[in-house]
Amino acid sequence: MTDCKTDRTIIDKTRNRYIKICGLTKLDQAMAIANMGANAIGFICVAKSPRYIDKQAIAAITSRMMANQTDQMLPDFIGVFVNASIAEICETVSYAGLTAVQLHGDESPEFCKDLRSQLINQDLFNIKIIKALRVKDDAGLNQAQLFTDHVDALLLDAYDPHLHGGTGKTINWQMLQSFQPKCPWWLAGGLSPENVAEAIAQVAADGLDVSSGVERSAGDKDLERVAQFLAIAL
Ligand SMILES: O=C(O)c1ccccc1N[C@@H]1O[C@H](COP(=O)(O)O)[C@@H](O)[C@H]1O
Repeated sequence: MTDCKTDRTIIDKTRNRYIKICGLTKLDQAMAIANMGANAIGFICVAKSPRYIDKQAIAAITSRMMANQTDQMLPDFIGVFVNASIAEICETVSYAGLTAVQLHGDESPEFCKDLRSQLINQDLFNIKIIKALRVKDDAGLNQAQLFTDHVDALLLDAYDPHLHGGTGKTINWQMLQSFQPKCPWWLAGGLSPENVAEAIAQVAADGLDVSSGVERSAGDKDLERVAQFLAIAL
């Protein structure tokens, strides 16, 4: 079990944008991406995903990174969950040394509030909560306001009728031009080295999250594409 009582900030205001590279499964790639300056690496804790990684394998990566790297180079370790129970999330956070959780299913604002209490009750302090919303229209955006008191950041992803995430689909960015929730928010969904400059030009997100746009196959990142993405986005 890893010590997860670290205090890394989810939004570093000294930097322009917070960048998360998601869907990591390999230690060497996680280390390389951290050294490139990514603020966070994400692990998909969703058994049905082709990018699934179990808590033992995550712990093997996070513990090696914590042992090897200076604090400055250490990214946030974010676990992505879809409709998992609070008990399962807390257990994975504790075991795998996660510093944040991304809720990518149908979790309610009350669930986020209860999760916060349970994390603290279990001495899992400073674990950030990010609520992902899959938006297709303005109604989806209005829903975002319900979460802002209970989360550290919102993440907007593209809607897909069959998949929860990692779809490579983009949101209609024009719809997001006046999106200004009361908490930080990150843009996700189909970002890539080819389109990230245009995304940045169109929306004022505090952070960016990319997965399939920088990989060779599910869970196997293309480090050249990651470097290209970071060179534009950071
Ligand atoms: O990547 C997955 O397989 C996944 C599965 C279940 C929930 C979320 C998932 N990924 C998240 O999807 C978005 C966007 O990914 P992409 O860049 O469009 O491929 C990202 O937040 C991932 O964390």
